This record gives sequence, structure tokens and C-alpha cells, in this order.
Amino acid sequence: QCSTGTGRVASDRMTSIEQLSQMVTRHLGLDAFSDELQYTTKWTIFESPLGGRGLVATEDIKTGDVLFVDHPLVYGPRCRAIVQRGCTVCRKIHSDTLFKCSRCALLLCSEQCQNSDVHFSDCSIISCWPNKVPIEDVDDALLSRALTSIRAMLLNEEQRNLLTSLQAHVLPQHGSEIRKLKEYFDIPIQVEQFLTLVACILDANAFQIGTLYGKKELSLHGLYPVSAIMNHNCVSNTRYSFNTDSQMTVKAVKPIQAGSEIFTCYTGMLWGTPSRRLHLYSTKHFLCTCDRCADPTERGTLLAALKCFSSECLGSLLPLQPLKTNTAWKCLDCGLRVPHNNICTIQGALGSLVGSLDFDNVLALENYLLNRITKYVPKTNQVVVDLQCRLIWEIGEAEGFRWHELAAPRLALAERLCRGTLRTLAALGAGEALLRGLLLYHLHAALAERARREPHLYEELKSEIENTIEQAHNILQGDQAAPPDLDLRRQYLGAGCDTPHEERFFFLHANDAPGHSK
Ligand SMILES: C[S@@+](CC[C@H](N)C(=O)[O-])C[C@H]1O[C@@H](n2cnc3c(N)ncnc32)[C@H](O)[C@@H]1O
Repeated sequence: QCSTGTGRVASDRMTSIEQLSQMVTRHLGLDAFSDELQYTTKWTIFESPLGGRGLVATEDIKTGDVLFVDHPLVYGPRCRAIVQRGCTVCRKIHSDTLFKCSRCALLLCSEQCQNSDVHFSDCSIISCWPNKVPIEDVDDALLSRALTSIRAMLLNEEQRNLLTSLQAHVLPQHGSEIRKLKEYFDIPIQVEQFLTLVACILDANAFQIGTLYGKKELSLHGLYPVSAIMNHNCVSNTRYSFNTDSQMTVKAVKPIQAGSEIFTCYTGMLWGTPSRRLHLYSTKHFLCTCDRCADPTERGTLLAALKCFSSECLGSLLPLQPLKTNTAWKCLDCGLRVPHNNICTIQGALGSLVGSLDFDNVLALENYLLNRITKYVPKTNQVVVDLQCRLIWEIGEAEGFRWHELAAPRLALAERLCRGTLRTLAALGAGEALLRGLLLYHLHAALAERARREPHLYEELKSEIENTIEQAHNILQGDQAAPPDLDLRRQYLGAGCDTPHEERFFFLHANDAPGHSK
């Protein structure tokens, strides 16, 4: 049945904090608790000193405390300029069975997906709009980009009120997917206005939804209304994780004092200041002024550092006034000053260089990291750190590079890279961030493999093998991004296991066997 009603088309954008708090309480289901069993949160919504609303701690919060479990009002394929082609129901990509639905043009991979409830409701909205071109000529990538907004048509009034009370980026660069969709479909004006508003709200607030560890599937985003109220800090005091039902759990990664704002991070943790600020400005329309952004060295990590332009100097260039977008840069050693434009040229060239790399080729990546990239940039630079992480994720996991297959120098390299990146995270004050959990897991796996090969080293490595898996487990448990053998490793290689040490490694080889799908 075709729905033409759009409910509230545009928000009055004036929802008070009290109204928003009430809507959030209902959304989280906290109003279902009886008077005797009062549910209290350790935070509330407030007028943030950064502008707009934010979340603030109402009592002291400990590391690891769960702040809330949010669920999405809507979710669907991520809306990016380059869209992966994948099934809009089961998220399968790289499938040669992908086809367009003959009624709505959405991409599907099987009859089962076509007959699913999800597709039925998507299709029943889109197929109501008269098509202006033959359905087979509709741009399925564009339709995929617009699908999350389209799904908002199914929300009830209360859900729409919550959705439209969130901030919207009402600027020409947002909502273009809906404008373009009009080239293919005759969309009623009220519906178009609603979809455009939702698209602007999604651009301001949506979170990318994590995928299962190592699984390549269509990337999704979702509108998590409570998480969306969190403002940004480049050193977040929370982390979030997703379960397989797309629920999002937000936890503290460090102690948060009563009265302090609760933050998330909208950028990559290991990006340097100019990259983070540019990204925030172009996508979220603000210039961050947090302590990390104001510190030219980024707590000594030098993630943005470039090589000094003077051929005799081995020093690093850093921005003189990082909060000024056109700041000059200065060498820490020789004091050479370099104008901003010259820095932009180097950063542009570096971007093109990295864009040309084949990240799926482990040997090429390793060679580039060890022999090439540090000719152009200091080893602290974010590009080097990014390549290090990409290599860490491949070593032990990629075909032909599983733990038991690694030559000793490569195993040692994995260990060294994990330790280096963990040091950078610690210097930033990242606390118990997700990235730290994954790095600890990989460090544990490298150490365990070394102990398996050389049993005489076991006693020496035992406490670190145990500590790393315990800490990784603490951070990653319940997160769908967690490696599937996390629990097994903790059971056999964690503290308190009484299996004789010669027998503790038996499961590693089974997991590493070629063809084993992690
Ligand atoms: C996801 S919303 C966060 C909630 C928002 N403050 C509100 O009132 O609904 C993202 C927007 O909040 C603002 N914001 C978030 N973090 C900020 C920060 N560190 N400094 C300035 N503005 C920030 C920006 O306008 C950004 O586009």
C-alpha cells in the first residue's frame, strides 16, 4: 500500500532540552521502569559550551562503565560519493548474482532477499513513485545512497519527532542524492522535502555500523539518536561497539568526572591535526579547538610531522599555530619556516602517493613501509602509522600470511609494529579504545606464536601473553568487530588456565589451517 503522508516534514528545530530528554528516555525504554525500580543514567543532555546540545556526566563514571545502549531509528547503505554495489538486504558484495528489482531498481542478490520483509517495505515505498525512465535505467548506486532516508518514511510520528529534533546540515552539499533521485522518479514534493531533511540529518549525525571481524560486506550507517547528541573531541572519552542486531553500546574508555562532557570522536584516531580538522570542517562544518588540536606535537606523537625542507637537516616540520588554518610550519631542529601553501603541496602529493598503493598486496605494503615511505615522511607521520596498521591487520590473517606460516622476521615485525602503535595511542591518552583492543589482540597473537614455536621462551613470555589477551578481551567482548577466537585464546592462553603449557597451543594451529574462515 502506498504511503503519501510524511508526518512532520520539517522540524521547528527548536526542541527544548526537556522535550529532547523525554524523547530520549522513551527511545531507550527507560520510562518502562517502575517507580520502585527507578533506572538512572549517569549522564544527562545539556547545553554544551561548544554550542548546541551535548551529553554531560552527572556523576563520576569509571572506565568500562556502559553509558547507554542505543538502537537505530533507521539504517541502510552508507551514503558516500563512491558507493559499493551490494545487496540492499543481506549486504553481500562482490556477488555475480546481483540484479535490480524490476519494480524499484534496488540491488538484490537472491530470490530469498527479494522475498524478504525488508525488501518488501523498501520496494513498496519506491515503486509508488512513477518512474521517469525505464526502471532498468535507474542508477542503483544513487538509489542505494538514498535508501536510508527513504526508510525513514516508515517511522511513526514519535520516531519522526525524535529524528527531526536532531541537528541537520541544511547546506547545498547535503541531500544531493534526493535531488538526483528526482531525475528518475516523480516524487511528491512533501515526500521530497522530508527525504531531503532526513538526508541532511543523516549527514550530521549518522554512525558507520561496524562489520563482523574480517568480513567484507556493504558498509552501513545508522541514525542512533542518543549517540548523535555526543559532541566530538579528538581524544574521545567513550568508545562504541555494535552487536549483530546493530545495537550500539557506548562505554567510557577512561574515568569521566561528574560535570565533564561526554565525547565521541568523528574522525580517525590516528589522523594528524590538519587531516582531522579538514575532515570535520568539510563534513560537520566546525573547526575543532580541543587540546590535542591546539598542541603542535599532538602530545608528542608528531602524527602530522613532515620532513624538513632543508637538505642538511634531519628534523621535522610542525604547524606553528595549529588552530589557524593557514599557519606557517617550522622545523623543530633548525627553525626553518615554511609557508602554508608549500605544506599543502607536499600533503597533496602524499595523498596521491598513498592513493596509488595496493593495500591488498601484503608484500608490496610491507616493502613500501620498510623501504620507501620513510624516505618522504618522518616515521611518526600518520601515513606511516596508517600503513603500519594496515599491515598489522593483514599479518596473521591474510592467505599465505597466517601466524604459523610467517617467517621469524615477519613475526617480529608484527610484534614491533603493534608495540609502536600502542605507544602512540597511549601518548594520545586514548584509554581503552577499540583500536587498543585490536592491537593488544594482535600483539598477543604474535607473542603466542613465538612461544608456540620456541617452548623454552614460554615462561619468559607468559605474563605478557596472558595480560594482552585479558586486556583485549576486556575491551572487545560483545563487539561484533572482535576476532572470533578471542574467547578461545583467553580460555587457553589467559590467566588462570591450568592446561599444561605444551597443550595450550593446540587450538592455534587448527584455527590457522588454510581454509579456516575466521
Ligand atoms: C552529531 S551533532 C552533535 C550534537 C549537536 N551538538 C546538537 O546540538 O544536536 C554534530 C554537530 O555538533 C557540533 N559539534 C560537535 N562537536 C563539536 C565541537 N567539538 N566543537 C564545535 N561544534 C561541535 C557541530 O555543529 C556538529 O556538526
